[in-house]
Amino acid sequence: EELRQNLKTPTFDNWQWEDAEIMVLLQVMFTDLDFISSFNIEPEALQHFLFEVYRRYNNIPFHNFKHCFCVTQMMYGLIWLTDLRNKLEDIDLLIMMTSAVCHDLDHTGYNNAYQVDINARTELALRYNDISPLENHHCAVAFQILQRVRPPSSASLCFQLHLNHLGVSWPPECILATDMTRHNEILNKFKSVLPAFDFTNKEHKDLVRALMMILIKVSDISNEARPMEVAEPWLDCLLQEFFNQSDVEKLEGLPVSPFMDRDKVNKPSSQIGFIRFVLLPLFMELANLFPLTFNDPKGHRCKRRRWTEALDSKFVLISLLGCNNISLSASKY
Ligand SMILES: Nc1nc2c(ncn2[C@@H]2O[C@@H]3COP(=O)(O)O[C@H]3[C@H]2O)c(=O)[nH]1
Ligand SMILES: [Zn+2]
Repeated sequence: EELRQNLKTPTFDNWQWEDAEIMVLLQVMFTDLDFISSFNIEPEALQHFLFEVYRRYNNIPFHNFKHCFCVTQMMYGLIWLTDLRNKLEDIDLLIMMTSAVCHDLDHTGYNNAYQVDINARTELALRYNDISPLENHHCAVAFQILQRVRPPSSASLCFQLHLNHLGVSWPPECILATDMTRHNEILNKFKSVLPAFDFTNKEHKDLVRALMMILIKVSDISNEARPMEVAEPWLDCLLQEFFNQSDVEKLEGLPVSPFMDRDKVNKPSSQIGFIRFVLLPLFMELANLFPLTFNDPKGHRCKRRRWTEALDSKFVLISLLGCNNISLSASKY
């Protein structure tokens, strides 16, 4: 029971769990949101689906099955934190959770900038005409999996049938929204619909879609909103994947993104701008919609200057998520 409750909070520590256990935790989340009963999904079908998802994440430093879990778990935490069960329809929650699970399927560890025509010209970039090649591929793999997942008895519907039946365009919208080149477009759309937001108005489908996109984006880049001991190893994984890519780019004579170059990047330089200018503005917009508690972070200033701003932002983030019980060891930096 304690674990069940813990799973609903953004402080959850993924590093304590093996992949097989993570699969069970994913199942618990889907079950505790009542998807099994609301959509008449057989537990075996869910299990089968999650196993296929697990098989289609690659063994790479960052965009792996554990990242898929963290994004899904943050989405799950946000659903509870913002009481979305009483605000959105079950089908919207199912779409959000399924999108989170599928959002980086078969990621190869090389970002879109590497894939596209002016750089490595990969098969994915050719297939998708340079338009969000990775995210389009994650969607395509998600569809393959969903088509193959058949419940043992034909009596209950599988996910895809449900989603088609309900006329929902899934999964493209939420998964495609995770392409960071669309960050400003999606954030601005959300800002523009915010004043008109009304959860009680069921006609407001496009507003809900804008919110769903923001929620998956927040979840996708939320590692730094987690406790230090969870967030730090994730940063190591991310940098390892960045450095792998830039090493290959150097070998192939391709342009190298400065933020991936092991000769130019260090941890503070990588995080300060990201937290301040990408992560925090996204969370702040969400806080405009939900009455998340906000504590003044000033009392926690850390001594070393380079990290001060990043850590202030981090305290704001953690306050927003209500994780004030975390003791951040700023002195480590
Ligand atoms: N610098 C930095 N970038 C991040 C962090 N978390 C996510 N990102 C970036 O945000 C991107 C989100 O989409 P991707 O998964 O393609 O790749 C991710 C990373 O490039 C982080 O903690 N620090
Ligand atoms: Zn991701």
